[in-house]
Amino acid sequence: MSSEQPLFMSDETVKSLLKWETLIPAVEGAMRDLSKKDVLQPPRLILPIPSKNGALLAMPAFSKSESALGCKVVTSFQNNQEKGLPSIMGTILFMDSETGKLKVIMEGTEITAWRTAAASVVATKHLHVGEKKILAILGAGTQGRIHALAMHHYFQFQEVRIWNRTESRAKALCNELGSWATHYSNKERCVRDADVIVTATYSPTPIVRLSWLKPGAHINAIGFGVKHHNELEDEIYKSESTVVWVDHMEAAQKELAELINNGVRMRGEVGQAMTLSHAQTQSSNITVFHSLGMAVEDVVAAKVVFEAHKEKLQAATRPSN
Ligand SMILES: NC(=O)C1=CN([C@@H]2O[C@H](COP(=O)(O)OP(=O)(O)OC[C@H]3O[C@@H](n4cnc5c(N)ncnc54)[C@H](O)[C@@H]3O)[C@@H](O)[C@H]2O)C=CC1
Ligand SMILES: O=C([O-])C1=[NH+]CCC1
Repeated sequence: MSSEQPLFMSDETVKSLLKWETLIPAVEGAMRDLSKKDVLQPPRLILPIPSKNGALLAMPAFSKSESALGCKVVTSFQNNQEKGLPSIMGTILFMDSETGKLKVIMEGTEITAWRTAAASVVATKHLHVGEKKILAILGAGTQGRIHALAMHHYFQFQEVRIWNRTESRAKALCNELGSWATHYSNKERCVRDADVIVTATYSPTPIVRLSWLKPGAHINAIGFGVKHHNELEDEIYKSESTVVWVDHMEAAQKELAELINNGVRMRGEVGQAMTLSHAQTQSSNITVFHSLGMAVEDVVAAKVVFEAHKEKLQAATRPSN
């Protein structure tokens, strides 16, 4: 019987091993595999904790092609900011997919941030047809920050605009990012003319209006507050020119049930969109990627990190000649 102990990887270590160059293709593969039914992933279990303004989510997945098996447990506590803690904190259990034996206990707060932004990059790549000059980000928290980095890295936007409810946080983020990011004090001005928009807040009421959107704009809607669809006004969903995509249809039927019951049609999964050529999408359509977040993204990201860790160890023990 193997007595090997599971490895523990802290967020600091995980962060040092995460790279967009390896993560984005891994997340793209996971989204494609899910839509090809090559992934086992039940809708996640969500335990709301209303008295704490929080929730706990249990998210298992198995990717056949990657032989990656694991489960993330993640919490979302909206009041953590005032306590100096991240709002979203996760832990990933990564198992041997042949035996089920636990191999790694990985802190999953960094992975959650990075893989969510990577999924938005993938969605933007496959759903947005036009040029990518102006990016508008609403929300300057963990997700706002990581989306700015991922999107700027991948698409090299000419202009990155950031708005936050508390203006000083948007300013501070732009100061950290450098001259390529500009803070906006008015969210309408931030969104108008933007080619791509990211909403990453806990706002319980709409922060984007249809009349602000230019034809062909693409929105990555990330926020998961009381519901998964607070951030966009109803008119955006009701408009005939809007096409809504999700990461996982089965999960959307549960988590976006209110929208679906109100007649909003989910066009499909981003993984399905990958097989459509852009010619099949009207360039004047507004596209929305409703990002729920998927366990398979976490599990393949954990595999990427674990492989990078093993490679680093091997390189350190390789004799130099
Ligand atoms: N789709 C996915 O896979 C994931 C979604 N999320 C969601 O993304 C959102 C942002 O998460 P983090 O950046 O980690 O949180 P954070 O706490 O770091 O940032 C939250 C942001 O929301 C803003 N905010 C809070 N209440 C607001 C209101 N009433 N109106 C306008 N802005 C408001 C804050 O100013 C802050 O900028 C959350 O809703 C979270 O649940 C987070 C991780 C994964
Ligand atoms: O997928 C995820 O990890 C989350 N989605 C919403 C909050 C955390």
